[in-house]
Amino acid sequence: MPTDAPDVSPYDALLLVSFGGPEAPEDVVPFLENVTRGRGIPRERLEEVGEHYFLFGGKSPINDQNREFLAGLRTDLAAAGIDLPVYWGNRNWDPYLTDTLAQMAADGVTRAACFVTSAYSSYSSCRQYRENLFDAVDGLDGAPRLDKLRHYFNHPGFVEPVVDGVLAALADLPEEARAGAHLAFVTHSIPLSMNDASGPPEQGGGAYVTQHLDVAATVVARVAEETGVEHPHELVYCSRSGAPHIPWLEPDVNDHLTSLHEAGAPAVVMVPVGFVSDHMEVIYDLDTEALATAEELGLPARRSATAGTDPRFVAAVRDLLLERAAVERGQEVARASTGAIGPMWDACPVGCCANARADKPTLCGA
Ligand SMILES: CC1=C(CCC(=O)O)c2cc3nc(cc4[nH]c(cc5[nH]c(cc1n2)c(C)c5CCC(=O)O)c(CCC(=O)O)c4C)C(CCC(=O)O)=C3C
Ligand SMILES: [Fe+2]
Repeated sequence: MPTDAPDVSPYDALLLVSFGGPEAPEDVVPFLENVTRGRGIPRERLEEVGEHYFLFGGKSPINDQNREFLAGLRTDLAAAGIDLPVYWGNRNWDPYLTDTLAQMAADGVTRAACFVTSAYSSYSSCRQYRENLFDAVDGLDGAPRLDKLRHYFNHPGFVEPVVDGVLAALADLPEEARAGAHLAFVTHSIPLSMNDASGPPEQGGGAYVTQHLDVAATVVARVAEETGVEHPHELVYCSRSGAPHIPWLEPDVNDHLTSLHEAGAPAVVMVPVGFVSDHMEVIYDLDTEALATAEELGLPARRSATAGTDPRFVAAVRDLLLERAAVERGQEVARASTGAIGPMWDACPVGCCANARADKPTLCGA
């Protein structure tokens, strides 16, 4: 190994932490049961979501996307002279985090940095993963110590591929509709109560929405730098679930398309900024359902690319790993970030993204 190889100590492994998805029709129901255990999702909603998976042969794209991301990570680390094993574990499907952690312990891993495929603060997108990490090491002999890498929604390696995706989608619109096109930033809806509880309690909550708005503003400004046009933009939501009487974040992307059309907007680009790759929500809720809505309305619409396996996004993981390794060695570090919020914390503050319904033990907190 070259002597100038970056120092990753104290880490001896990297762990990719993700959601998981079914890979065959017979996986769909057990997967949905894993996801919704104890979450109070109505039967009809589950049947409906099951149909989304069956429409794609019972296979979610998410696992293959993680396999590609892992391959990209291994190539990136090797090219930087970093010799570090990379593991992968999911919350809801094979390879399960519990099995991966057992393997890591068996391999003698002592301390791993964890990269979660979810960029924002909320119970579902952050704290629940911290509970999953706790559960995966609970009672495991020789379990490695785990550190979750900081939130990266405002890391340039995540934002720049999104900017390029928007530029490409705009360029693909009919020329006469381009300059007036709206940018509809889309993310997963969550219950209002979950948004209210997201982020550190002393910051008053609402971090999930605040963080998305910050990224949206950055992308709009970067697009304006490139094109000279500051496009009107909004933050809208997809994939609402739960019982109908419980309020979730709105507007729904389909309702938003209708409003835009009624208001005379010439075109729209849907920017799936809440998703790191083309998950089922993106290929069904946006590419299948919302694009059909736009078509019915006669509203020219495109869906821009997710960060996916863009080399800049892959390299951001290395950047976050080296940054955190230096922090853990007690060194000063430069922390890359865009927008108004600034670089996020390393360890989630006490009570961050608390779940009002259950107080479960977590890892990676202050
Ligand atoms: C904020 C958020 C993200 C983004 C952050 C992140 O990326 O992690 C996300 C990602 C994902 N959600 C996914 C799938 C599902 N989410 C569900 C249910 C829910 N999601 C919620 C929130 C989020 N979910 C919530 C509040 C629920 C209600 C139940 C509960 O309170 O926990 C259900 C049950 C059916 C339904 O209710 O819709 C399914 C099947 C997949 C896999 C997709 C694939 O297969 O490609 C991914 C990446
Ligand atoms: Fe979800």
